[in-house]
Amino acid sequence: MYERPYELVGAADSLTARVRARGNDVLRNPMLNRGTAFTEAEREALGLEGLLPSAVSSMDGQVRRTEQQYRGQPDPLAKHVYLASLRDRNEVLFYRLLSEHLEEMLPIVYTPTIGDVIERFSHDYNRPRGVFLSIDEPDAIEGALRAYGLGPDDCDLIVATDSEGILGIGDQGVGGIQISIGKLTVYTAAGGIHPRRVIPVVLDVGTDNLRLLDDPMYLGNRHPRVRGQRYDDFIDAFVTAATALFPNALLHWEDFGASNARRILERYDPTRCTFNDDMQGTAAVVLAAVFAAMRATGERLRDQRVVVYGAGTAGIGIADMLRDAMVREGLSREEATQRFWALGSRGLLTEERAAELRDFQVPYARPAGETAGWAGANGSIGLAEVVTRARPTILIGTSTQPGAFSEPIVRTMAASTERPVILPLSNPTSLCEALPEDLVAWTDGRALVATGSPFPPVHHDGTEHVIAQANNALVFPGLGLGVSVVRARRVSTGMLTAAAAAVAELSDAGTPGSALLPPVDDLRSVSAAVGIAVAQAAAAEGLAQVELHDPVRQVHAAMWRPEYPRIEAV
Ligand SMILES: NC(=O)C1=CN([C@@H]2O[C@H](COP(=O)(O)OP(=O)(O)OC[C@H]3O[C@@H](n4cnc5c(N)ncnc54)[C@H](O)[C@@H]3O)[C@@H](O)[C@H]2O)C=CC1
Ligand SMILES: CC(=O)C(=O)O
Ligand SMILES: [Mg+2]
Repeated sequence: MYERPYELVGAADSLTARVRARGNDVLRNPMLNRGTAFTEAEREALGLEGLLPSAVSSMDGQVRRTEQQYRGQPDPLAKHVYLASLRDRNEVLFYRLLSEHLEEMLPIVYTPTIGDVIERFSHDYNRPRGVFLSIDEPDAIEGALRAYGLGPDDCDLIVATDSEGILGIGDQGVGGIQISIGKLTVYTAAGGIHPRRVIPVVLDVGTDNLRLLDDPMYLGNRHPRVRGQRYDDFIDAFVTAATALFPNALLHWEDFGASNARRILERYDPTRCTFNDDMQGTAAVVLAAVFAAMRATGERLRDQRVVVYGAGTAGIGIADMLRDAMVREGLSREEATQRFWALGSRGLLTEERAAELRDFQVPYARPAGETAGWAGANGSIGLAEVVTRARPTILIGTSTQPGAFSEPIVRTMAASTERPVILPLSNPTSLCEALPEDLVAWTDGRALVATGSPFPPVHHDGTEHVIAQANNALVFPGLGLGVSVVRARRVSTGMLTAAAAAVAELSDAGTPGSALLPPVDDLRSVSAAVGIAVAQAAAAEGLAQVELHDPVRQVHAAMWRPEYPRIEAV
């Protein structure tokens, strides 16, 4: 029978590794290996004598050495490769280095650098990580998930993508495995989910990206995307196998195309513990930013006029959640819906265009007749016209169109709103709808700005404006943590709203120039707060399968910290 080289026992905050492996088998296992930090006693017990230089390092010493090696890398891609190979050698040290430098290194393991890593996947490929499921071999799904080596109680989280809408860079085929890996890295660094209790998955259904199909190095299925019944059956086979093998795992969907994202969520959400990060995680973060903006301006959400530029997965997910919050503030659903203007690639969504809209866009179509005379020469109603006519107080960008929030548009918005809330959320950085420094300058420092990828602070007229990163990374790690602590049966709207409220409470948007959201540096404490709020909401709704008697203690005790476990040679 296959014998695991080690077992981890005990609570997440006080683990012991029972190690069966010896010698090089220890050093080659990234979860066991601690390189020069093995003590003399451990070297003797594990048969490592002579396999390491004689000096014994502390973990701090190792962090200083790797930090130096990291900073010696010439560019973000090389830094990413350095960190990935460190993780392949010594996973605990990788997470320790990352946690100590989260603000500096998150852009390297996550957006924006992860976008380049995904695009270059087949060329830079060196070793596998995660599970690759092929639509051409649906019968292999269960075996592949089993082969990953986790037992039924060993998995808290699965992140799966079909890569059709990776960040804002579109269809990336098999390279999308790296977004699943990137998201899970953030779950561990921020949410304390143990790195061995997660599975990154790519659902390789083919690709419509001609650059990949024509590339001799491409490593994925070399055919167009399969759609229709075969696609649905494949997703269903995956969900069925994943649920049967890992009944406690939260199933996180990432970066699906707009036509599948919502459909898949609606199909499985009623019965499984699942959520779509782009729709729901993003919406919760935006709700938190908007709550913080309302605190700064002293206004109510129900009185805002919201333009959503980019009516896709993220954009309509955001509109839905803001609309629900307006309803909680007393508006009827119809009144709340009327406070939104949403635009897709062919302009404003209107009832006149109902036949060409996607089903999830239809509720936001502006009433027939209302927009007579708004259309430009090409027949569609563009952002400039909508901003002039609707006089929004909140402008959200999820369009992947860099520069779309142009100077005239922003100046028009700022002419009728004292504190315009402007959130260009598209990732990676190169696709952001506007640069924060321009937004602050064009509004003479009045705009409240948050972006999807990180930006440095902006100095204007003696005030430093800290630009919050409105990224779903402020929500999903804590959501996963809260769900795993109480083994929630489902992810409810109440749990997502609780997550947004927890994030909003941690921002200090009151003082001039301060950020709308807590800083990335604090991602771990933000995730703990979100985890507590989510666990409490799950318990209150009767969705918890583990009793929550001391939420703060239970959540903190569940968070893994990157420390070497005690070793017991067996
Ligand atoms: N900050 C964050 O946490 C998040 C940011 N995003 C970003 O939002 C962007 C969109 O992502 P998804 O919603 O998943 O993609 P999607 O493909 O579902 O939606 C994009 C939408 O933009 C629209 N669009 C394209 N060109 C346009 C134009 N010229 N004018 C108006 N609308 C246009 C498309 O019609 C589509 O409806 C990406 O850049 C992504 O990185 C997505 C999720 C989270
Ligand atoms: C952050 C994220 O999920 C996206 O840009 O798609
Ligand atoms: Mg995404």
